[in-house]
Amino acid sequence: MPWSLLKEMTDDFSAARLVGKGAHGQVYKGVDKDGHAIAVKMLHGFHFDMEIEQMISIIPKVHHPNIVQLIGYCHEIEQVVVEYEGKHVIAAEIHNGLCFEYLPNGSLATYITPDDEDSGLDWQTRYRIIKGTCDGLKYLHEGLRSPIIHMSLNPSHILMDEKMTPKIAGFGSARLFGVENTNITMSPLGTMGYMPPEYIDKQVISKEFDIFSLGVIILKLMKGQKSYHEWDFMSPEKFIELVAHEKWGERLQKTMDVTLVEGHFQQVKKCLEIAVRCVEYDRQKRPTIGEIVRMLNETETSLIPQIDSGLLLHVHPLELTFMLSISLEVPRKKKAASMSSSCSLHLDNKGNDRVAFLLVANSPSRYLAKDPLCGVVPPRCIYTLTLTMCNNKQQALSMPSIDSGADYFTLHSVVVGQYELDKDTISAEYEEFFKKTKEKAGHEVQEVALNVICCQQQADCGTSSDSEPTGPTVEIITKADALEVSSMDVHPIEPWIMTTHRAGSLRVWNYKTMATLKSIQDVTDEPVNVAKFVVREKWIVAGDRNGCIHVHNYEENEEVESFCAHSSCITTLAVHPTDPFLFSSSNDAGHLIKLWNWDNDWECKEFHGHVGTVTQVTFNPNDSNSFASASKDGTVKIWSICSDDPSKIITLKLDEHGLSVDYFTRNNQQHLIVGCNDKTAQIWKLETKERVHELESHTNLISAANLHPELPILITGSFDGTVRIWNSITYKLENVIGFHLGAVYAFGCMKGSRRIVVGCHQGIAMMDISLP
Ligand SMILES: Nc1ncnc2c1ncn2[C@@H]1O[C@H](COP(=O)(O)OP(=O)(O)OP(=O)(O)O)[C@@H](O)[C@H]1O
Repeated sequence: MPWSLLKEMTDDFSAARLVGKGAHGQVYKGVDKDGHAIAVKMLHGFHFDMEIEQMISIIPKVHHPNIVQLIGYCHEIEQVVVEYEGKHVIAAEIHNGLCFEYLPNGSLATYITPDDEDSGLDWQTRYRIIKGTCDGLKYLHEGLRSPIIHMSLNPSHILMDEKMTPKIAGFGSARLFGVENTNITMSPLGTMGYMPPEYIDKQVISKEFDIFSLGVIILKLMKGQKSYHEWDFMSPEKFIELVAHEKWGERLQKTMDVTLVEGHFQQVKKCLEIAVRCVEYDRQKRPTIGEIVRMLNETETSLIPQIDSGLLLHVHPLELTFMLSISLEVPRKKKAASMSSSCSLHLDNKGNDRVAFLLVANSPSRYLAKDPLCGVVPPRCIYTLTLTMCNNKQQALSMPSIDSGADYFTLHSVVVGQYELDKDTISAEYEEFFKKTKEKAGHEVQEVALNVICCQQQADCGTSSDSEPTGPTVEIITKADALEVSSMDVHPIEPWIMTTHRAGSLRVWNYKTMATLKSIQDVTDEPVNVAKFVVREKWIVAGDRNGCIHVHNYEENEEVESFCAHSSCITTLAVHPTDPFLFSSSNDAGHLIKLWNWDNDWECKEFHGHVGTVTQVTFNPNDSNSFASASKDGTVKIWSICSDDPSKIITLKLDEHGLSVDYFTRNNQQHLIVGCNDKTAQIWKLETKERVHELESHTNLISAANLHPELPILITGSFDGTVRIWNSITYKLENVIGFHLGAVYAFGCMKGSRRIVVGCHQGIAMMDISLP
């Protein structure tokens, strides 16, 4: 970045813009013409070599919501006239600077007080900080081809954004680790108090260095600066009991609902247990960051409030609030513009029976799905329905700001047997069933009226109950270019979603503003079937109906490459997480998987073995040399990228068409989830190559099955029009989400958030999923 630009953005490095000082330089807040803030760290003297080189070599490869993003750097030599021994001479002034995303809430060090008095951060915020820091560290240790050891984790290197999301900074001492896992250094690194004993004694560097530092940070965050090291003077059990009870027991009782205290108390204890294990003297006894994140995720699943009542379905909310006035066609800038005219309704079945429901609107024509909405809520499961009001401008304008009472839904519910209404949600069948059941004696059909409230402004909607959460936000997009999604990819850094559609179109759009950024014409003239982002190259790769691959640079807006890869429609594309490899497969008779090495002039390697269409290729997150492919030939195959030996290919026989596949870890063991055409998702344990479980509940084929990247849940999407959420540890079905947009074809998870995007027959839905 030019020095002149940084000067302009920081008001010539004015004192008012100074936000912090480190050993190597000062940090200023810079603001660009559009009002976006960045942090500019100007380095003293000749620190370029040391810190900038380190940053430039490591940080641009790192993209994670819990890692501070480097935006650019400046290295300029300016000729200035200075006075020297009474003469004017020309001298060189060196300007070295690093530019980062700006984090307005300072570093974690500010929030750690000596005694950690009661007025400090509440438990939920502390937990979010612990979890976010662990997620960031997991990415550094386990999410990259060459792991990064931070070497200087401490509270002043954890910065907070406006929502108190922690972001790891301070990579000046970080090390890239290759094959070896341990190293010895001669140069002093780290921060006193956060360095592990093996480093102090023998300068040993390993991932356990960071784990030790993490343990100290968690201890300080939970116990305060002054007495956190008490762990060293007593048994771990005693320390955990002492801190959990004395420090947190009463505090949790004072600050949260009684139904939530026990779950959070267990979470406090687990965090203390993790911290104490992290600071073990023997580094081999410390947990890995993967284990830590898994333990934390498990505490989140146990936070289920236990409430009871006699109703078949607990309905929330009892008033359906729709916000009108926004046209999704218009690019939207302001926050208020993110309102949509959809509303989520949660039907919670706390019992052990299947409960059928039928939701009837008194003015059906106002809603997207004109038929009554219906389905079956499985036992101990929540069904989330998305209701979408037609986004009709005239209608919105003719409405008063709050319109209550005139419009309502009636929810009918009844217990059904194992095999009753076990098909797709066909409303005519449900209407008939409810009619007959009402006539029969002894069958209780419960009815609840749900009023509709329409608002034009968020401020108008003050009528919903404050005691209940408002539920996840849902946006439904039903424009002509959002129909019949054939594939979907979510950009991991930018707020972009790319969809391809059955009509052969492609669209990249910003899901925050809804603006279309690219369409098919930017990439190719041919109809496409599937497309992916290659983030590190700033590319879009698209596979067309004729078997060609088109590579487009989305930043330069130019074609990079276009070549014929297969002889018929490309069915799947996959981008290797670290190597310059693109995988493709097609409908052609050979059913080959081809690997294209773009660093080697798109050299091709072929993988033979499938005898039916390959539907998906997925890389093993724990072994970048291995990948799995699902096929309509009834198998999933696991391949080694390097090996040509056919005997090394592992074949799992599904007995059904494999339509999608993903890896996940359960109890430290790798598994695969495979979406099949027989309405089930099969779970395979990799070590024993056994089918260990089947997720059964969908009423049509499973088109997509994935592990959520942030939560311990598995997600399945089906032609039955629903997405289902399963606990990845217990396999319990937690939530059914019905969008009523027809068959679900594809979905994507947004990294660093709980949002999912679902591509359906009649449009696209975006929603935040929450752990029940
Ligand atoms: N990206 C940022 N956004 C907002 N404030 C920041 C940012 N980076 C740093 N700061 C502020 O500046 C202070 C100093 O940051 P700096 O990176 O220089 O610290 P340091 O790592 O201790 O320094 P050094 O690496 O030079 O020893 C931080 O504690 C924080 O308050």
